[in-house]
Amino acid sequence: MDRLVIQGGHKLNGHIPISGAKNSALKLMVACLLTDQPITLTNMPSLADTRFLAQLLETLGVEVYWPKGESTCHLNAAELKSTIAPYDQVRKMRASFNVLGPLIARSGHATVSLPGGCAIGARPVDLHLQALAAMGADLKVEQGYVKAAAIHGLKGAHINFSMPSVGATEHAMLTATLAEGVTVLENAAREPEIEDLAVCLNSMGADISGAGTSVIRIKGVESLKGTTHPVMPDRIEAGTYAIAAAAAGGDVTLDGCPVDALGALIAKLREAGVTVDADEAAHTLRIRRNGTHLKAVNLSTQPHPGFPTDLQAQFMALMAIADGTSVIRETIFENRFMHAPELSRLGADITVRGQEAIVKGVRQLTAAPVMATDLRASVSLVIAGLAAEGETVVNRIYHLDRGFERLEEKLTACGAKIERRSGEEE
Ligand SMILES: CC(=O)N[C@H]1[C@@H](OP(=O)(O)OP(=O)(O)OC[C@H]2O[C@@H](n3ccc(=O)[nH]c3=O)[C@H](O)[C@@H]2O)O[C@H](CO)[C@@H](O)[C@@H]1O
Ligand SMILES: C=C(OP(=O)(O)O)C(=O)O
Repeated sequence: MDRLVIQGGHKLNGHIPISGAKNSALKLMVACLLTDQPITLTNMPSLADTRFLAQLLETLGVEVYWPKGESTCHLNAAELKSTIAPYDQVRKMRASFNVLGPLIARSGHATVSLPGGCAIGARPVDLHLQALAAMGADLKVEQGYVKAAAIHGLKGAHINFSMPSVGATEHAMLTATLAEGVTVLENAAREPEIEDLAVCLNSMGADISGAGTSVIRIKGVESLKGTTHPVMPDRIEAGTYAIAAAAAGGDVTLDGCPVDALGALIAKLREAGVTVDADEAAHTLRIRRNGTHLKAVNLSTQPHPGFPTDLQAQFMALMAIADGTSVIRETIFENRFMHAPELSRLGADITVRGQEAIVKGVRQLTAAPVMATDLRASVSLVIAGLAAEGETVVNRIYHLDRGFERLEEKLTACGAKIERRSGEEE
């Protein structure tokens, strides 16, 4: 099993290019099921998750041409050969469940395993199923699979989500593009990846307005056509490197950065005493901290445009070395503090009380062996390791490979001492 070995205490200086967004790429890939014409996605991040979804699409009959090392992926769902998404290919990743609606829209029926993903809470799919049922799908959950059919076709519907869900909003939007009539999604999630998906679907001939706001209107069309679409840059990857630079100190510029999608993080970094120069037009974010102490700040995760839950673990690592006490509240997922005990191994002083973590900043973290538990938790340990004194070993980094493209290479180029090793855990 691979692990990362980090010699802490080196400042980061230089440029980091931001890759395409995992959470956008996955839903864009699913969109290929809605048309029998080829889709080309550029700026594709080559990650365990995107490669794994490509395999599921191949199982369904999609022709995938995406050579290793290339950032352009060609998907052609001219003919589907299966409408069954098996457990082994859905359990590892949340986004793969979103094939259900498009398969029903395309073939009239589908059988899809209930999904997995990061173990950060119960993560039910009731909102996904309610939306598909409202559009006329007949759904049964049996032996861990959702069996669905729409013998009279899918019909547009008025759907008022009880809470904003990124996955359910995207799933309903994908499905509604081919439903008969108009679908209105109220209390829709407003994450930038939803807008990216709508732009792609509209370029395929869909009629979607309001994506990025809490009311989305989709007028169903007869069929969709092929397109070429660039995956938006990854705001979570960018935010992670911004926090890493703040924690380790130095002067780092993120290139190709989705600055406008990072408002909540930028505000918190500035509040913490980090110098941030944001250039929306040039798509760059420069992060500087040389000698100045970090100040403790409180935060609460919120749906977009609030502070993203996917950056909470990383920000906790930063607050672990700030002056004062920070209260971090997680409001999206009920079990997303698994990094707290691991950060404590590095000398952080963190007490978790229900949905709150109370982080008392310490002067210096000290190296230790730690274990990655989920994707963003893993990278929070890397950030802490960069700031800690001595050699930190992060075990079980397969989680990291789900969401960070060339992490060691990007950090090493800025002066970090970080190396991947294979073999026994330490
Ligand atoms: C692949 C992908 O894009 N993953 C992201 C997506 O996950 P995902 O789409 O799974 O997250 P959601 O926005 O759906 O989840 C938000 C909340 O709604 C709840 N919920 C969701 C669906 C449902 O049917 N019923 C229900 O109760 C969830 O348990 C959670 O408490 O958005 C999350 C919130 O920004 C991010 O952390 C994930 O990185
Ligand atoms: C939680 C995440 O992914 P998933 O929804 O696939 O578990 C994530 O990207 O941080």
